[in-house]
Amino acid sequence: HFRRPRAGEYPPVVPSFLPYIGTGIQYVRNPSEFLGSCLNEYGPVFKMLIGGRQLTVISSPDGIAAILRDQHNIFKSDSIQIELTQAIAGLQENLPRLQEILHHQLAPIVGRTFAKTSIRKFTTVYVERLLQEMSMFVARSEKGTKAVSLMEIGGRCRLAALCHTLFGASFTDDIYDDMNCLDESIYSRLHMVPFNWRRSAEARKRLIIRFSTYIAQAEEGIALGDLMTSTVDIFRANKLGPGEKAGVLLVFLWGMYANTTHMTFWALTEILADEKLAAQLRAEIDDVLHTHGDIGRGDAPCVTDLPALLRADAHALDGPGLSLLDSVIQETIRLRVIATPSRLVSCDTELVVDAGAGRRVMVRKGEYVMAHLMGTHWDARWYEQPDRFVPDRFVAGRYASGVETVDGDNSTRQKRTKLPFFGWGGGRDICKGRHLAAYEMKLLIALCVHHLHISHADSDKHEFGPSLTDPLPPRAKKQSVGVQQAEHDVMVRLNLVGGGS
Ligand code: HEM
Repeated sequence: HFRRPRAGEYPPVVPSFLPYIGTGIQYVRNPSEFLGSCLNEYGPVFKMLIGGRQLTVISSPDGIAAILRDQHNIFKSDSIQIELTQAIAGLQENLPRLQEILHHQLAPIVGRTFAKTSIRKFTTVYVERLLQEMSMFVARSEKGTKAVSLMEIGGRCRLAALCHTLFGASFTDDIYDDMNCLDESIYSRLHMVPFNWRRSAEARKRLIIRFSTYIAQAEEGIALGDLMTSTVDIFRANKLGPGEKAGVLLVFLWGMYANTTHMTFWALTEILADEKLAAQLRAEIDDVLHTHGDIGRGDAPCVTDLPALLRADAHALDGPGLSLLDSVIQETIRLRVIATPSRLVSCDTELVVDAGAGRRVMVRKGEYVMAHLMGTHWDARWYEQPDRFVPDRFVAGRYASGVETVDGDNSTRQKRTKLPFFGWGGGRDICKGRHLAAYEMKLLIALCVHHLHISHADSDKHEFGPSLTDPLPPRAKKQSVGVQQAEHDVMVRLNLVGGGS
């Protein structure tokens, strides 16, 4: 991707009149819109100054791949993510070291724990607990008489199941409200936007206290799973203080919680708005149930039980029969990922912007490159009607040359693809939780579509279908981190299909 610099190849620069701050104010107000309007005006490569950083923003597939799949270790990620760690954990000192621990010691363990070949150890316990949590949630919602938050169905049940599986049976605390409250404040904290910080500061304080107590118990020898045993070993080896350990654990759990929760919410709102899609997904899941057992075979009524199947095999939905559901997940990620992986350039380098056209750009040591994923995911050259949710967009065969898989790809080989997809990042720093995230999304969507009866609380109809009063999906907030957040929640009514247990 790289060659020596030539004069006159520098990208257009977004004008700014403020020294140091540069275009920071426009960017922070609404990053996605600002980057989108710069892309329209200047093309797939442009440069801007933000808070003292010279950033080259790249929106083309070749350019993004060159940044993410850099094999020469030219683009370093550490320094930018420190700010996110600080925003979540609220720590002021020792941050570069804590970031180093998260990035170089914990992330690889997360990658190994949730690799395709080893994930079952986690998911077998997780699925059992998730089913329990969902049943309790439905019971609490008084069988459909009370409207409940769609965000909460995924968020609360998932978080409880994650905590149970990660931390063990002794961790019974319900930390959803605090986690959610902290999550809502992360953008403002990260970009120092004024906000009412008191509630989220108190929520964070409670989370830190709870995690400190948990880690102290863990160090005294309560039974731990593999992931927590390795985590506690890392804390010990690095001689971290109690607050630092709790802060790192909070960052870690937020990473597991936030993106997947928002993504699941978006997918469910799209399904809630489209009766036909809901029916197609139900039929797809029915077929999987039929192939796994006698239930519903022949003329017998289809009294399928997804929970029973999942209890028998936590990965029963992993087979090839759910191509529409897989596509819905990938399409949701395409549409809702707003991450802008940024890297510090460690030496003067020329990187490819468009291999076919021979276009390259020079980036200098000490500057930053930003992979503007939305620039590719929302580009009409690759995606027809890019701002629309097209449920079957990623169903194999829809495009002649095939598509990338939902797992992303860690390799640098040329792919036979017409749909460039970077929802999980790529290369060395590819999302280490992607298999778990895709698994959880699939599980939750399948359970909500097939096992639960969900209806929009604003709708008169007690089934999937659009509501006139409150359009679905809701609008996205202007300011979110990594994955779009919704401007407001969606209230739904909930019943178990057939009133089953
Ligand atoms: C739908 C949900 C998710 C999405 C869309 C997502 C997306 C991403 C993206 C785009 C990156 C790359 C960032 C960069 O290159 O700078 C990333 C990194 C990462 N993700 Fe995820 N993620 C999701 C869920 C998860 C979950 C559930 C976990 C934990 C189990 C996780 C753990 C990580 C880690 C540890 C990294 C850093 C990898 C490294 O630096 O080596 N993610 N994720």
